[in-house]
Order: sequence, then C-alpha cells, then structure tokens
Amino acid sequence: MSAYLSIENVGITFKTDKGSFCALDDVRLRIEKGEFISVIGHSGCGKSTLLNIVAGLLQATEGGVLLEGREVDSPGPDRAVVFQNHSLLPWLSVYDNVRMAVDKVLSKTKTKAERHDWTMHNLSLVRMDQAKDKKPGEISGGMKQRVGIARALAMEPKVLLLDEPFGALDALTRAHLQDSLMEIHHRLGNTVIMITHDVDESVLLSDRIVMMNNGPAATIGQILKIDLERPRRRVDLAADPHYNLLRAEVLRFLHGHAPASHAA
Ligand SMILES: Nc1ncnc2c1ncn2[C@@H]1O[C@H](COP(=O)(O)OP(=O)(O)OP(=O)(O)O)[C@@H](O)[C@H]1O
Repeated sequence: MSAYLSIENVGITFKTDKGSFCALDDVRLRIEKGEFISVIGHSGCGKSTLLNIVAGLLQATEGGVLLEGREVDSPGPDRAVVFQNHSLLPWLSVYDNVRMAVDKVLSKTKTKAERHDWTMHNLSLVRMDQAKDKKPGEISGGMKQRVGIARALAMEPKVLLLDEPFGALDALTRAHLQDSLMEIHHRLGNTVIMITHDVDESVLLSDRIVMMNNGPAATIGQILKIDLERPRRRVDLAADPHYNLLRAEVLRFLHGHAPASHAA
C-alpha cells in the first residue's frame, strides 16, 4: 500500500573541492497523512539535507520522494517550509508577509475579500492578528516565527516542513510556540516533518521520532513511536513514567551515536 508521503531509498552525494561527499544513503520512510514526525540526530548528520530534498530544494542522487504517489522534483506550495531564521520580508507588514503568500497560492480559488479573511484567520491561529500592521523589525523573534508559521499554514500545504523552527528562541517562548503548534496540529491535522535538536520537544510533539545515524552516508538508525495520548500537556507529562521512558530512549540513541569529540 502506498503511503501519503514516501521517502524511497534516498541518497545524496555532493560534489566538493575535495571530491564527492555522500551525505545520505538509503533513507526510507513512509509517513501517513496527519502524522507529526520529528527528525533528530547530531549536527551534520543530514537532517536539513533530507528536509530540503522533501521540499524539492535539493535533488536526491539516489531514490526519490513521492507525495500522494507523485514524484517531488521541485519546490511547490504543497510543501511549505519554515526555517529557524524567520525569512520574513522586512519592508512588509506582518499582514502583507502572509497576504503575499496567500495571493500567490490562492488568487485563482479565493476572491480578494476571502483572501483577506483567510490571511486574518491564519494570523489569529498564531495569535498575531493584533500585531498585523507591525513590521518584522518591530516584533520579537518568537513573534516572527509565529508569522512564519501563519504564512506556511495559509498556503494550505499538504506537508509542513519545519527546520528547527524554535531553535533560536528562549525556553519560555519556545514552550509557548510548541503548545501553539500542538494545538494547530490537533485542530487542522497537518502532516508535519520537524527537525529538532531538542529531545523533550520531539517527544512532546511527535507521533514518531526518526533518529539519524551520523554521516557520512547517514541513514535512519531507529524510529520511535510516541504512543502518548493526545492532547498532551507538558506539566502532566513531566511526571509520566512512560514519557520519561520514551525520552530516555531518544537520549540513549543520541548518546550511543555521539561524535567522537562529544563522547565523554
Ligand atoms: N551543498 C553541500 N555541499 C557539500 N556538502 C554539503 C552540502 N550541504 C550539506 N553538506 C554536508 O552534508 C552533511 C549534512 O548536512 P546538513 O546541513 O543536512 O546536516 P544537519 O544534520 O542538518 O546539521 P545541523 O544539525 O548542524 O543543522 C554535512 O556534512 C554537510 O557538511
């Protein structure tokens, strides 16, 4: 049976000044519609490379990616990406940053008034409707990430690709945004692939955690199913023995795959 999103035997070799470098080898993953997948692994193991292949920003040299049975070979609005360093246009307001994406993707299917309402709806999903007239320079890092997420959601992507979306934020803002993302995922049932370095974040948010071996020729080392009931509340989970068991499993994997310089 074919999966909603299928990463089929993906490998990629980069040409560098020192010769060719195989970053990923034989990565296989089948993702169901509505699944929340986290990808975790040590720095340089190929997480962003994998996400960029799914986004269509990089071309695999082996295998490929299928979304609803169709091969992904270029970027498209069906796969929206949110990067760690919010990529808002500084000269546009919060509203216009989202509206521009809405106009680009939905101008044929929604009227002008509907596109306005849709822009406002997505800004309110991330609680940024009140700040709609501000410029990116006038809002905090966490607020910029919210707008980036609103912009991605507003494109109604089939798959939301998040590359360490909260990596640059302080712990409190990060926790707020994780809660917002969980709530949005619960309400909309998006299919999500999120790269993270944060073990707690991966266990809290995911249906499955994909743990990557170190490169070169990195591949998936282990996949952990997170069978914790939803909705999940971080305060309850902190004392939940099963949560702590899952968390320990991820930590064990990462410790067992620590690069030589990190192994104490
Ligand atoms: N365009 C490129 N040319 C050559 N090598 C590359 C290229 N892009 C990535 N690499 C190499 O591929 C490997 C994987 O890089 P990637 O950025 O995907 O890792 P990552 O797991 O996302 O790292 P981090 O967690 O630090 O962001 C690294 O060794 C990197 O140096």
